[in-house]
Amino acid sequence: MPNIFKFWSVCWNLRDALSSECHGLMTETLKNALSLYKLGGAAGGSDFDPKGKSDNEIMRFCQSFMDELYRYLGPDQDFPAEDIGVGPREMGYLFGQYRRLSGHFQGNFTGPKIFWSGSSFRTEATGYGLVFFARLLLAEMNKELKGLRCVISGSGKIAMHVLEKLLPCGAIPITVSDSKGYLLDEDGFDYMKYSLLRDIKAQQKSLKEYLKSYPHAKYIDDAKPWSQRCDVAFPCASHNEIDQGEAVAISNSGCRVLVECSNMSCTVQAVDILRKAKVIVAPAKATAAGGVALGEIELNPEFNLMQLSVEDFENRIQDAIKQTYERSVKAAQDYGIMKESPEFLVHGANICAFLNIAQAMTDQGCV
Ligand SMILES: NC(=O)c1ccc[n+]([C@@H]2O[C@H](COP(=O)([O-])OP(=O)(O)OC[C@H]3O[C@@H](n4cnc5c(N)ncnc54)[C@H](O)[C@@H]3O)[C@@H](O)[C@H]2O)c1
Repeated sequence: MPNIFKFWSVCWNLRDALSSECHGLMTETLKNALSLYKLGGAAGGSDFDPKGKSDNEIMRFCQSFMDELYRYLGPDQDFPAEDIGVGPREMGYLFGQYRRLSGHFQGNFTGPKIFWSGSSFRTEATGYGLVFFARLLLAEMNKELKGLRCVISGSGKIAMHVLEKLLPCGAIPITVSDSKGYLLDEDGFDYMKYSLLRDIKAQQKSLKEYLKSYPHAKYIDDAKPWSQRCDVAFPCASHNEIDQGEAVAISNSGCRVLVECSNMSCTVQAVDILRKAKVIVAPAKATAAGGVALGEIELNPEFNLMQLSVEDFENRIQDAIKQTYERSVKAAQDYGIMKESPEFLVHGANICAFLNIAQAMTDQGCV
């Protein structure tokens, strides 16, 4: 049951949060309410564009941001997490300034390195969870990821961990993208290629660098990957990245399952087109439960994160994903929406989360 007095500032977009803040806030609230945990929801960010900024400029921006935000953080208050444009480096600067201003080490920050707060598994949690979710959904259809062509958008924290986790499942990820276009490798990425992509991203180079080592691949400028033939799509770049035209392209690509990660990846019109084309949409508020689960683990003062192995983390995330999936399915069925409907997860997740919030508010005398 969500505790409405505790909020989780998860959607911390240094780039485009302001344009989507209301949607982001609502999505975070519903996402957390759908989980098993007592987190509320909050979203925040700024229109600061980190592109081309020096490390010092980014540090100073984070410090200024925290000058205002620190009042709302601390034990039993909001706790911020990584999101688009915000990774371990930014979380480190934010945490340092919070500590300087508050004069203590208490409070929770997700993402920072394990030696000073948070969990070292933070950046993996959401991306791995998406793949676990896809696996569950496909199992219901008597399918497995093995051999399926997967199209991924984005090449940031989430996209790269989705790609990484698809490999041991035997899936064939064929694209990643950035704001300038997308990279297509028809043979699929393998561990070697994944490692190269990680190096390219770590050095902040263009995805086109990949073509120097694998000239058979293509980089398509000013385009998104949705027209590529695929079985499963993983939008992991930005909100509303799939509009009507792109939904039509996905429907024609052979795609049967779309697993959202970016909050509200699809516009309302796009969801309608995908429904008519019988593409099953798994909404981000359900699929991103891995990050929520890790947040709850990080919040627990009794929890000694250093004693958890990677397997322990993965098991907990798989468990959270399974429960979120089952709660969504049950809510959909309770309201007469059967699994055969391509939108059963969209409706089930919304119904379940909404009822949880309504119940908590009623119980606590807030309405
Ligand atoms: N990080 C998390 O814990 C988390 C949790 C839940 C949801 N999300 C959502 O997942 C998405 C990706 O988050 P992230 O943490 O990987 O961010 P990130 O900043 O690490 O990566 C974002 C990626 O999107 C690409 N991108 C940005 N704008 C684009 C555009 N207009 N067109 C195409 N590509 C574009 C960037 O090149 C980059 O590869 C975001 O929508 C975020 O809100 C993130």
